[in-house]
Amino acid sequence: MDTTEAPRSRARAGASDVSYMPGFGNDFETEALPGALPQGQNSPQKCNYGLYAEQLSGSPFTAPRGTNERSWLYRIRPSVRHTRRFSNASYPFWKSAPCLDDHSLPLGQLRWDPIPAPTARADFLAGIRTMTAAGDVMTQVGMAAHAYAFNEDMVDDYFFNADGELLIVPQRGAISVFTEMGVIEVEPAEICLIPRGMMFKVSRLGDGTEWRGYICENYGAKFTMPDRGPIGANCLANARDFKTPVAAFEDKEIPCRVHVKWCGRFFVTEIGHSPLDVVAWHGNYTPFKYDLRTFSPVGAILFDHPDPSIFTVLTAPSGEQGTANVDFVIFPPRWLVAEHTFRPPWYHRNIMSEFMGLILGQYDAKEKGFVPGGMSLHNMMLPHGPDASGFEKASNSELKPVKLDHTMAFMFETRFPQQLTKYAAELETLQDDYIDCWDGLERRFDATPGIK
Ligand SMILES: O=C(O)Cc1cc(O)ccc1O
Ligand SMILES: [Fe+2]
Repeated sequence: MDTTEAPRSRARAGASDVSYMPGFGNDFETEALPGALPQGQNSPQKCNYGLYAEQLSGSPFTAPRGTNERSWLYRIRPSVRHTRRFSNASYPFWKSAPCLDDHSLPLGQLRWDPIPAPTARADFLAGIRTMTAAGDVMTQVGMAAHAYAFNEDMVDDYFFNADGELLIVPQRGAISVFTEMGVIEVEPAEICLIPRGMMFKVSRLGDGTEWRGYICENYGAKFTMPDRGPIGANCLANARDFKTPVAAFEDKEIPCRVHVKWCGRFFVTEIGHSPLDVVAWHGNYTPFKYDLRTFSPVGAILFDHPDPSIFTVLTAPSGEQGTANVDFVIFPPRWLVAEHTFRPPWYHRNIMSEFMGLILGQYDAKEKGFVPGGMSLHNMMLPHGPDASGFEKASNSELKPVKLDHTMAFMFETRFPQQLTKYAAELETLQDDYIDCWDGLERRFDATPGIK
């Protein structure tokens, strides 16, 4: 790839010269200049092109083979030249757990319309608004759910998050994420994952006035593909549909800023060049993208509504088996065919805490009120389920095969209670009347035998 200012203009023109390597957790190798990647060893006495060799570790050196992740980067300058003396910086709307924000909103099931568009110029970093945070960033446990809305490219500003990986879920507007390991273009209904510690910048693709979406910041063990158990070797998310970028770099010697989030605090440092200067790399600690439309759902083909865990795209384990630090679950287009069944989600209370967003269309349990770009929070043990009109419709509809089409909702589901930020609690788009959606669920009980 060209080494100067070109990536942004080329990406915005939509002429995708970005390319990817398929697979999940593979040991990849890629070089943007021929011969830049050392062969047969990681650390030659001198690297080709005068590059520096550097290891980026995503797991402890001694992690078991299945969870051991590291990559070797061959770059114009080592990373120690990309972080000069830090100054304190402030991103007051990006919060970390434990979130002890002072607000007076009582406990409850909550739903929001999309966050307002920025009123001034804001890049991706400035456009992040934390809605909830769970666990503790200091002990690498839990997560935060953010919404973002921005209208400006990061050009000479770069960022890395030492606090966790970022799962970015665009809802409006495609974005280009230029990482140390290459360029990823992501549109709504696709996601991308930026590993902990990896430098990147985000720019806009296409036309529009506002680019927005959601982010799950995972403080814990990395997202991985869930085991499929009795489903077997295929369906759900398939490894080949995860795409890792080929090497691409910037070679620019102008003032740039590197912003850092570290243990919940922000810092910035000024440097004289781009930190995205990796000419070649190999390894298995990588960013990737995934198209949610390639998820092959498996569901009830005779009766009853299964648990939504069958729609898990990625799971970030906690130490306890089957108890995720956070699951990323989607509700994709699918056929509903179950016989003699109430087909939408059942009424339930859950030890896990559910943050939901809607990328497009409608969600079957809430046909009204949950709008694309909106969010809902059903926290630990708080009852929820279909609204009154959804219940009525699903209880009386003819049970022929029905395709739920043009829809894509998702959930960040964590074992930890999600604490609201002051921003989320006081947000003007909070729906005061959300709880009323269940008001019409009247007593239907009749002690005489028979189905009513
Ligand atoms: O609450 C929700 O809408 C998410 C959800 C969906 C489902 O099909 C089953 C359980 C569940 O929490
Ligand atoms: Fe739920």
